Amino acid sequence: MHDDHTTAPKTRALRLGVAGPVGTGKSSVIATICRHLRDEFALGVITNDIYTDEDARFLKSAGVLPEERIRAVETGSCPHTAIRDDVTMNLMAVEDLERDFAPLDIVLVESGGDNLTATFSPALVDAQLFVLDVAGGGDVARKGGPGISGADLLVINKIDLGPHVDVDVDRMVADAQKARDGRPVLPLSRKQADTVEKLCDWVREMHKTYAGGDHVPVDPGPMAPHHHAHDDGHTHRHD
Ligand SMILES: Nc1nc2c(ncn2[C@@H]2O[C@H](COP(=O)(O)OP(=O)(O)OP(=O)(O)O)[C@@H](O)[C@H]2O)c(=O)[nH]1
Repeated sequence: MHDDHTTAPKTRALRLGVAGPVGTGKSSVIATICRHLRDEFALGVITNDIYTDEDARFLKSAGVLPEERIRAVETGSCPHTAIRDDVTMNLMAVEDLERDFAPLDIVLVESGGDNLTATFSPALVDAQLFVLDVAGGGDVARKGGPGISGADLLVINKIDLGPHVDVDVDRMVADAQKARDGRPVLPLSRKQADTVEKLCDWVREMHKTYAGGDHVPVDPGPMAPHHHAHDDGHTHRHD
């Protein structure tokens, strides 16, 4: 038996968020999904950067989708503000993209690189991936936080680099699984085709569940209280 709001087949695109710390490979994960699934699904991408459209330019230059299907939101503020606290800019960008290229199957929304506390609001995305990488250290998965413990999929990226940074990938994956109460963990390297195929299978399955009206969005939870220091010396807090 389903909740009323999940029984109807979905007519708009699945909105899939990709969040995680700076440089873990969010753009690369999106590029990989686009390259492998663009013939199966009608795709669009929204990127979030603080001051630039760098991520959108990277994806456009990689040629993973027609350029006009990749749009940048320049948040001008902490990235998590625009994906969690006030999602208006992003929501408008997603809706514009869906209208201009209707019907889209999946819109990928890339968060600006932030820290371990940034997750998407369920008001913006239907499901979300959180991306860590082995180069950030094997102990990061143990540190927890809403993205690590509550995202629909936790990706441990760049596993090809494990031996070069002295990280035991199996141990890191086991630590992540412990933090996630049975939610899936995917070790990934864009250089290892079997891992890429598992990522694509997860996206396919999520789209199928969503389109059938059976997906229940989960909020990974609010971020922990923290503060930011700015160049001009002032700080601000998020509680
Ligand atoms: N060895 C290896 N490098 C990777 C892999 N995936 C991504 N990278 C590299 O990691 C670096 C960062 O990747 P991006 O995709 O730009 O990371 P990001 O999280 O989007 O970065 P920000 O948007 O700046 O937060 C790039 O130099 C990529 O080439 C991988 O599977 N293996």
